[in-house]
Amino acid sequence: AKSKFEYVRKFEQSDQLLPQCWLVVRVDGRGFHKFSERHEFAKPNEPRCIRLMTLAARRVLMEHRSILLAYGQSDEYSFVLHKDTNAFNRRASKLASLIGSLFTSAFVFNWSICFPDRRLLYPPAFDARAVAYPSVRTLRDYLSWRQADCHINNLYNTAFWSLVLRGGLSANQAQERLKGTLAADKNELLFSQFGINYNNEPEVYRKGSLLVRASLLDSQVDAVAEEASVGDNVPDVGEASVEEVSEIAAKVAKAEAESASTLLHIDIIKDKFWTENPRIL
Ligand SMILES: Nc1nc2c(ncn2[C@@H]2O[C@H](COP(=O)(O)OP(=O)(O)OP(=O)(O)O)[C@@H](O)[C@H]2O)c(=O)[nH]1
Ligand SMILES: [Mg+2]
Ligand SMILES: [Mg+2]
Repeated sequence: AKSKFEYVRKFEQSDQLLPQCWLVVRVDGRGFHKFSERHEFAKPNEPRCIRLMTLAARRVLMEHRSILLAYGQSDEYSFVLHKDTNAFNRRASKLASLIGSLFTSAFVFNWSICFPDRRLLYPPAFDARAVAYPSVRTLRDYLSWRQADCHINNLYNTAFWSLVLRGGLSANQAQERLKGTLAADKNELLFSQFGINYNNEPEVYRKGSLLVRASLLDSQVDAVAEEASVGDNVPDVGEASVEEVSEIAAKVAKAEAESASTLLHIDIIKDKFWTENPRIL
């Protein structure tokens, strides 16, 4: 009887991503403009949200070992998988939906750690897409594109919110003031009007966040101290015996070593980081 219906399987289309290409899954918060307003995020940058995004991304790296690195800024994170990975048969829908849903659930799961005094007002969602890049050059251009986006938006937002919050301008006036300005103009405006040297703004805001599998790093990097999130490698030991518990502990230690990721706020557009760490790509 079952076989009579099984032909419907043929309606499913293959969405296997091309072989020998670097795979990137990017998640992006749905309607985070509104989400940030409703949850009263600091402007232009909410450090607690950045921390939460990074906790969620670390959870994804822990779960999916074929991910080499992840780059995050604003309400997005990009996860890079090795070009030779066979994870989930390289199926785009599997990769995007698993990474997207794990990221989302980890974001919600860890909300109260990062926002202990702020209730989550409604369930957030993140879209996710999987894209194949055929060469190291195109992959690096992809990552450069996201970091350039971080830089441009952060410079604009820093200038915009300085004009509004400190300069007393309305949102419309601030927008008008910044219309047609170049990066150099915004730097100059920040310095002359607000005494802000943009280059001294925190790197986490200017450069975004890079999580790299620690075992792939060669250069001595200024890693940012890491924090654990709820449920990280914490097994349910229940009624386990002493032997069983120590066996579990050993497994956890091994899992932790393998999944360790290093958090960096650095330039990934220039060659320096990549040539100093040739084993990543
Ligand atoms: N105040 C504040 N807002 C933030 C922060 N991070 C992200 N946002 C908001 O999130 C938005 C993210 O941009 P987008 O992803 O392009 O826009 P979106 O509103 O999420 O819309 P879709 O992604 O198209 O669903 C920004 O425009 C900001 O409004 C933050 O740290 N502080
Ligand atoms: Mg968004
Ligand atoms: Mg976005």
